Amino acid sequence: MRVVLKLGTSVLTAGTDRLHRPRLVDLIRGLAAVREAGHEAVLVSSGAVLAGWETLGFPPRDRTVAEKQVLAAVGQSRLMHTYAQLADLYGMNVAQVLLTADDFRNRTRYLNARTTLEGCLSRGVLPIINENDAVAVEQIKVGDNDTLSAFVANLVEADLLVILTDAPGLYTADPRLDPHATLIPEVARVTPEIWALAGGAGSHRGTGGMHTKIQAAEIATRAGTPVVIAPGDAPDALSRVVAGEALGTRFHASGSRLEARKRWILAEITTGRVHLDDGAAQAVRERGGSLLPAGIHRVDGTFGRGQTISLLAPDGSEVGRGLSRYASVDLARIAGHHSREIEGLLGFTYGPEAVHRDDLIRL
Ligand SMILES: Nc1ncnc2c1ncn2[C@@H]1O[C@H](COP(=O)(O)OP(=O)(O)O)[C@@H](O)[C@H]1O
Ligand SMILES: N[C@@H](CCC(=O)OP(=O)(O)O)C(=O)O
Repeated sequence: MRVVLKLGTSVLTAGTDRLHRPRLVDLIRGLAAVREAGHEAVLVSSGAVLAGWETLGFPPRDRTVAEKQVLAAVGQSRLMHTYAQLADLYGMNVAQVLLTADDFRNRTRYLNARTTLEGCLSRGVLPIINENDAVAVEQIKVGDNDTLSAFVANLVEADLLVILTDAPGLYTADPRLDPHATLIPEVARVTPEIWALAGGAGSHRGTGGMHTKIQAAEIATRAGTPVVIAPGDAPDALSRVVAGEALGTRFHASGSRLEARKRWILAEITTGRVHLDDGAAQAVRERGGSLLPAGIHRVDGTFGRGQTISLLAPDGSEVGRGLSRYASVDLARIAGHHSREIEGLLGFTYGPEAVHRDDLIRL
């Protein structure tokens, strides 16, 4: 399984004012155990602002945006330093990937982020993601790491998103305020009734409370990824959730991953068209196979890397649509050539396919 784990500030501090090292050791050990069991893991971690506060001593409350950005800039490197040291104990290498909303909106950046994350996973490196708080202002922010973790789950097409927090799961009301609140173990679909359960902004250090977690659950489950909100202080929480144990609240996937991908590909109307030879048109139409540059004999229109293009058979009929791995100028230069010539022709390569089969839909 490919698992995205989101750790909120509330989990990293374990109820204190600082990064709680023993808690971090437990969490990293949990990640190592899940990887040992053969799963892939991506970590989305908050805690930069908190770590900045720990270092510089000025609390984030009532600070200006610029001051919070300083806290995040200082704290992010501290946070990564701590993670790198702990991961080292378990023989893991870590990578830092800082993202903002633009990285999900802009296709080129989206694809580049995806390529980097896939590259990390294929090399056994643990990617640790946070919002790029130091440069992102409100308008271009995702804004909270629950939502960010759902975007990341979609980006890497995760099989499971686990959000660990300081509550035992989703309750019928905020358990801090209502002693009679009870745990909801399963959510088949995020309905208005579920939305109504989210209280206010959560703990004094966290962002968003249950509201953003429900939002994350809705985004991820619609795209085919189940989500579990579980208590960060439960022993071996991650391994237990990954093993399917009923811990916290499980949100079932409501959509399919394929449908989500199709929507993404079809959502963009472009003028980019490539004309295929008979063999390539047949490969796409009949097998949904990748399109190699060798099968393209003409490129029409201007498009960037990662944009949707139409694939046309020699008779002009549209056989498919997909995301181009190359910009139109580059694709025109490698059209008709064998993939091993790409690097010689362009001086770089984004891989042997013009459109990878994972990014292609047949029409
Ligand atoms: N229905 C609910 N069920 C559980 N927790 C809730 C609910 N409504 C609000 N909360 C609050 O959300 C908090 C978790 O959010 P937050 O403090 O932002 O955590 P994190 O730092 O992990 O993102 C809980 O401590 C709890 O007080
Ligand atoms: N990006 C910020 C955290 C934002 C956030 O969503 O926090 P939390 O609700 O604790 O997961 C940071 O690293 O401080």
